[in-house]
Amino acid sequence: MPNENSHAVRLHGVSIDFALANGKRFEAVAPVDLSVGDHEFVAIVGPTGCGKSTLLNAAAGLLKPASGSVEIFGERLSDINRKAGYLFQQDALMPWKTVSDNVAIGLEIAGTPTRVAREKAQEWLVRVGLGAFGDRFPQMLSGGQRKRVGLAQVLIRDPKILLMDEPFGPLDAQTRLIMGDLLLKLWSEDRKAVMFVTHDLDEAIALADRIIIMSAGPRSRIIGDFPVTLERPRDVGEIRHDPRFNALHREIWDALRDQVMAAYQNTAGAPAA
Ligand SMILES: Nc1ncnc2c1ncn2[C@@H]1O[C@H](COP(=O)(O)OP(=O)(O)OP(=O)(O)O)[C@@H](O)[C@H]1O
Repeated sequence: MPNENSHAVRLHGVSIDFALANGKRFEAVAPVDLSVGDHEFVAIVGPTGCGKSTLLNAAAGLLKPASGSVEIFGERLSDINRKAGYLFQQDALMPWKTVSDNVAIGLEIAGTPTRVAREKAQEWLVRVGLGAFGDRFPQMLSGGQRKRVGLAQVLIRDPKILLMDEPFGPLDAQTRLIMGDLLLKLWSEDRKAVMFVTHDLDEAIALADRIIIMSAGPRSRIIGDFPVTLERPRDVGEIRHDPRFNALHREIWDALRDQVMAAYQNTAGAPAA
């Protein structure tokens, strides 16, 4: 757990609700306290619709909490979180720009001269294993290659915090493992604070320092906070065979199972609001 002075992200009594078309409000997330330490990799796991993305959006400054506050490195967030880079399930590549231009654009918008931005983009493409792909267009890439470009696109701006929302969700199982290894390799270089949303418990254990479990919504709460003490560096495929991995998986799944069932029951019937 981070100490008081080293929080990258701190959600303090944050609740989030949404206006519905019928005039009522839907209380998605009940007041939640959550801290992510600087250099800490935290995975957020919970049943479908429990509010994982909502919480991430609050940390990104994209959603204003109904109550409570969001602090980023000790400062109250009142706008977009400019210290964070955001990687979604769907990539944000512009089809009319080359891969290299897609990676360089974040720096160019921030005022970096085009030549320097392009050089840095090429460096990042090499780091994500796509050094020879800079002149291609995104639609010429596989799903995994597009994810690599997405990672380069975010990391080139050197954010202090990474907010990742099921970033490898659409990929096949083998490519997910490879992307997990790549993410850990890049993360280990400077250990940015990470909030990583996933519904995949195996992925969460393999990647994270800590796993936060959310209850089924509405008014979702944090119901578990599990440290992952498996040593690093980790091999995302191999670590799953470690008996400690399996023991932790069982322990967390015991906390999660009922919530997963509750989530299906909640969405099967009448509206919750
Ligand atoms: N703009 C919105 N208006 C109304 N309700 C919303 C809105 N956005 C999200 N919700 C509701 O808030 C709850 C939490 O949604 P959220 O997308 O955060 O869940 P999640 O845990 O990320 O789900 P999943 O794992 O399925 O992606 C859901 O019940 C969803 O229907």
